Formats: sequence, structure tokens, C-alpha cells
Amino acid sequence: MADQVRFVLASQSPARLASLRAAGLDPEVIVSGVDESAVQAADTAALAGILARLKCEAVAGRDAASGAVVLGCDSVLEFERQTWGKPSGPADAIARWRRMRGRSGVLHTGHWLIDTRNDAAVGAVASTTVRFAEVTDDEIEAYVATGEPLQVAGAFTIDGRGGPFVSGVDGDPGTVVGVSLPLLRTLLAGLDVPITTLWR
Ligand SMILES: Nc1nc2c(ncn2[C@H]2C[C@H](O)[C@@H](COP(=O)(O)OP(=O)(O)OP(=O)(O)O)O2)c(=O)[nH]1
Repeated sequence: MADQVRFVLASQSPARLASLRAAGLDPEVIVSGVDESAVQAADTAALAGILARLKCEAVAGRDAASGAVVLGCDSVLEFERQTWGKPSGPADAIARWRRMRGRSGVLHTGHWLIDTRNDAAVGAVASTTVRFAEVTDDEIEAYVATGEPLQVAGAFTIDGRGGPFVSGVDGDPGTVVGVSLPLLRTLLAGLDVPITTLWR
């Protein structure tokens, strides 16, 4: 097979890695360690874009990423003009779900790519509307008790235990899980890297 370019995921997210592997890509993982709490932005989508770029740049600048195409991502939920990442703890997750049920929010995932071979860079934010089911207090308590909501942006998953509590999405569901594959294809093409050349 032609020389394959190294592909690095600048994220510890198991969901992102699983999505990319299922799509035939097998990135090396180099965690950025970026402190997300230190970053401000004009709005939720802008924050997702800025954090994705900071994570990507933090890894692309390391010797370990030399010669690789590096992907950084960040996901945040926009809900009634609030910007929510991962909940601060069980009480926060419960309070959020009591507000979210029966309503909808927008999950924004920022994507940033750097080709370290020529320092070309490209990025974009994908957004998907998520409709939350009318979950009961008991369901909320039980879901939070599993610990899953505490690990994920927005305090919910659509492909895990949270699946029954999301009544639908408008947009790419991959954006909610953590990486939009059609957007990744477009961004890679912008760097003259066909996504098919990254298949393993
Ligand atoms: N499996 C799954 N994971 C989700 C879902 N929604 C959000 N997540 C996860 C994906 C990411 O791991 C996490 C979003 O948080 P971040 O974008 O800050 O990434 P994370 O802190 O996990 O890693 P990183 O900062 O990129 O090293 O939430 C979902 O519907 N399904």
C-alpha cells in the first residue's frame, strides 16, 4: 500500500476513537492536556471551535506528532443560551436533566486538522439539534447513578445508556458522539488528504 500518512487523534475520548476506528481509521492517540476551563468565547459554537484548535495545536507542536495529520475535537451543549460541557457532579447532572427533559438543545463539535508536514490547517464546527424525552425523576436518578452522564459533554449519550432518553436528533448523529465523519472527510480534502488514504 502507498506510504500511509500518520493520523493522530488529539483526544482521550473513547467515543471519538471508536467512531474513527469503526470508519476504518486507526489513529494514534496523543492527549492534549489542554485546560478547557481557561477559555472564553463569544458563543457556544465558537467555544467548540477554539477548544478543538487549541487541542490540535498543543499536540501538533510535539515531536511525537511530527509528520502526522493531527485532529483535535471538542464538544459542548448549547441549551437555552447556556454552554454546558461535562457536568460538575451528580447534582449538576440531575438539575440539568430536569431542565432538559421535553426540550431540545444543540450539540456543537469543533474539528481542527493540522498537517504537520506542511503546517496546513483547517477547521469547522458541526452542530446537531438534540430532542430530549420526557424522562421521569426516577429515570434521571437511575441514569445519573450509572456515572455515564458525568463523563460526557451535555450529560447524555445517544449511543449509550442515554439512548432511550433522546427522542431524536436533527443533523449528523456523529457530531453528538464526538466527531462528524462527513465533516472530517471535507476537512481532510481541504488538506489534499483523501479520507480513503487514511484507511487501515
Ligand atoms: N459515546 C458518546 N460520547 C459522547 C456523547 N456525547 C458526548 N460524548 C463524549 C465525547 C467526548 O469524550 C466528551 C466530550 O468532551 P470533550 O470534547 O471535552 O472531550 P474529552 O474531554 O472526552 O477528551 P479531549 O478533551 O478531547 O481529550 O463527551 C454521546 O452521545 N455518545
